[in-house]
Amino acid sequence: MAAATKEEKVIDLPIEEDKIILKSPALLKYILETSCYPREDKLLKQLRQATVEKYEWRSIMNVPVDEGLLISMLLKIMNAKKTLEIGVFTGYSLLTTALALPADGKIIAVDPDKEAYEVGLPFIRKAGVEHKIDFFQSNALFVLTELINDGKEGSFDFSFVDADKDNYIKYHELLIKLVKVGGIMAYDNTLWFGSVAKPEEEVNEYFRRDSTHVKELNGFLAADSRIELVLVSIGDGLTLCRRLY
Ligand SMILES: C[S@@+](CC[C@H](N)C(=O)[O-])C[C@H]1O[C@@H](n2cnc3c(N)ncnc32)[C@H](O)[C@@H]1O
Repeated sequence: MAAATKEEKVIDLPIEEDKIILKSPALLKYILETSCYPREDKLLKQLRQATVEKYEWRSIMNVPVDEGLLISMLLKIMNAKKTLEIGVFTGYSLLTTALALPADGKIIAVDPDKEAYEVGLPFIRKAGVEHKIDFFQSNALFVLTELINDGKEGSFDFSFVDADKDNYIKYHELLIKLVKVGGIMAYDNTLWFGSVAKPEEEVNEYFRRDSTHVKELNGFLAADSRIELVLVSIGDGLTLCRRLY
């Protein structure tokens, strides 16, 4: 397997170190360079680099490489075919999903920010997976409600939410109807840069509001008997919920 190039190290590491919850830079570097970068799809790598070039520090919003690899493997283990993507940005997790689904797989992807989606679109096209994606430039609460009104309950295998934290509980109430029994609802950033474990007054002001929302979500999900769940300490925290009934 090829080692990560010098150029990748320069672009990747500052971004990944900020985002990933694992606080040992040496161990993180080891994981990324030994296992993740050599296995990252080349178009995903190009999408991530294009995102860094356009959005600089805001490129931190792309899911990190190790989390992308986990999502990809999970989708394949599940034989997922129909998924929902809430919060697209430039589409790192979207392209990850599109690459993992079979040729007739379908993704409903929602984000009000079409400009960011268009940054990733050339890489989605190059990968030959655009036909799997229906992009809605919209608010996800609206699109999910419409899907329910259109009778699409229980028809999705997987959903990935990486968007406005104050609406995650509302998304959950809609997704638990749309995702089939046995399917997975995944919520990103459930450790919110580690802030969830700090007393409120120690949380940086920038993170404080959403830290409260994420803590509410974590408590809500833990008490929800309709799901089985695991909070995976990868990236910024990824909670996987399996619908039980
Ligand atoms: C962290 S980024 C998503 C990153 C993406 N998953 C990736 O891996 O590249 C969050 C995105 O959520 C979008 N967003 C915010 N509010 C939203 C809403 N109400 N409905 C859908 N998307 C929303 C933002 O526009 C932003 O692009």
